Amino acid sequence: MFSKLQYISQGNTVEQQLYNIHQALDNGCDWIQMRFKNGNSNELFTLAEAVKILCNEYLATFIINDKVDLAIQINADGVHLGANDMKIGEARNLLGNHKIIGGTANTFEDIIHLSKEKCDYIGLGPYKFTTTKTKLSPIIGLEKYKRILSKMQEQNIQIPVYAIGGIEANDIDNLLKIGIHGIAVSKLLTNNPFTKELIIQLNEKLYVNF
Ligand SMILES: Cc1ncc(COP(=O)(O)OP(=O)(O)O)c(N)n1
Ligand SMILES: Cc1nc(C(=O)O)sc1CCOP(=O)(O)O
Ligand SMILES: [Mg+2]
Repeated sequence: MFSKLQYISQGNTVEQQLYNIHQALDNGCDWIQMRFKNGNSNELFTLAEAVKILCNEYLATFIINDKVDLAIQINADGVHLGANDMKIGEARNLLGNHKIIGGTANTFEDIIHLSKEKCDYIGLGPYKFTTTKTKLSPIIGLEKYKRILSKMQEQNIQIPVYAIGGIEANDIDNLLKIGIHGIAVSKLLTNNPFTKELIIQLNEKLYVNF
């Protein structure tokens, strides 16, 4: 079963990225998505090498946003791909069946497409407004999440869905009630002075029935 809490890294420099990722790992997060949108290829490689070592030490899952070639080079656990990235089928041919490929959805039609592409999990967002991602798709909100998740159930689509986009601790109970598998967060865990306590609180909520 995939971890229910995914930290999507932030930081404008390799140093900031590495610090934020190390903080998340050291405070109990066990799934890292390296997302370094303004890093050049050398910086991305340097960061990915260091994060791979850290994630091995912390026994954490390590996926890379967008960059399939880098994920192969570093032997990461997988990638996350959106509509403007490499097609999931092509990435699967390159990565094989034992790597994680996550896809992005904003509508139920996106979910149908991703289920045909056989991705391993879905990031459904944005749940709420967020400044972390510049080109946001239309905000979905709880009611539309509910409709999408119930349509998935009706059509027996069983891919784990992660809520993403402005997620906070007090969103979790409602999201779990409608069938979300987990959450993917960025700002919530970046530069938070109480990261350890917060991750304990998030995991207590996320794993409430386990
Ligand atoms: C878990 C998760 N869900 C959605 C996204 C967004 O991916 P994408 O649409 O490719 O946008 P960028 O992150 O590349 O700006 C994600 N990264 N992770
Ligand atoms: C990377 C990303 N993708 C989104 C989508 O809606 O596809 S929202 C988002 C940013 C999530 O960061 P925060 O937890 O700080 O809002
Ligand atoms: Mg992307």
